[in-house]
Amino acid sequence: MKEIVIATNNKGKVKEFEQMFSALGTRVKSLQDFEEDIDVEETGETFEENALLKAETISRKWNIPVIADDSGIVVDALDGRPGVYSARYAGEEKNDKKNLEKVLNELGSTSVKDRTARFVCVIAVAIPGEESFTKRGTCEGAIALQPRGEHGFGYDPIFIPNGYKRTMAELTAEEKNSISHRRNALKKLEGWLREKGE
Ligand SMILES: O=c1nc[nH]c2c1ncn2[C@H]1C[C@H](O)[C@@H](COP(=O)(O)OP(=O)(O)OP(=O)(O)O)O1
Ligand SMILES: [Mg+2]
Repeated sequence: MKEIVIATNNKGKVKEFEQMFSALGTRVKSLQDFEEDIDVEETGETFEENALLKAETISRKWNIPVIADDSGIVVDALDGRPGVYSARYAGEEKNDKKNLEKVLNELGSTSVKDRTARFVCVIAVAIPGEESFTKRGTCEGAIALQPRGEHGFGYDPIFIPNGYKRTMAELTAEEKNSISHRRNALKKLEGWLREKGE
């Protein structure tokens, strides 16, 4: 596939998809590349519902194939929060720094062994005239005691992937893209992408 539209306004996601899709020879377009200001309301209760909502809304609107990513961080000691509410955890203004500080505050002095968490990414595919579907990828890890690192976006500064001492924000883009929830969801799409060919 030469080009794919991703129904997202998140520049961090776009950058990662660009990097991962470039290896497949596919150019990426996002909602930022279109004149119109579009923000699909995420009224679903699961990553799957919200990913489908975003992909299908844009696919129907322009009658083109679209993928969407709904993702977030699930913290065991917080009963799975922030989960699907990750982007607006500290308020509707969607502030990454406030969001991760809220998680750190809620965890307080919870010991390292009880700070297990995972990133979840669900990618939805919507194609005119075809049944939509989703693929889910995860990345297991733990919440750091303090934010560290400048790379990536969102909750990366407080997430330590299993097998690493560094936070996700201290990894290079290549390192993150080789282990991330987004990579793991995209891997499950590779068969479909190949099938779609040129
Ligand atoms: O790799 C990641 N590294 C760090 N944080 C991440 C990651 N992946 C998702 N996240 C966080 C960011 C945001 O707080 C939420 C996604 O929310 P989500 O609604 O899917 O995205 P969004 O509103 O930013 O953009 P959009 O809906 O237009 O795709 O999870
Ligand atoms: Mg969103």
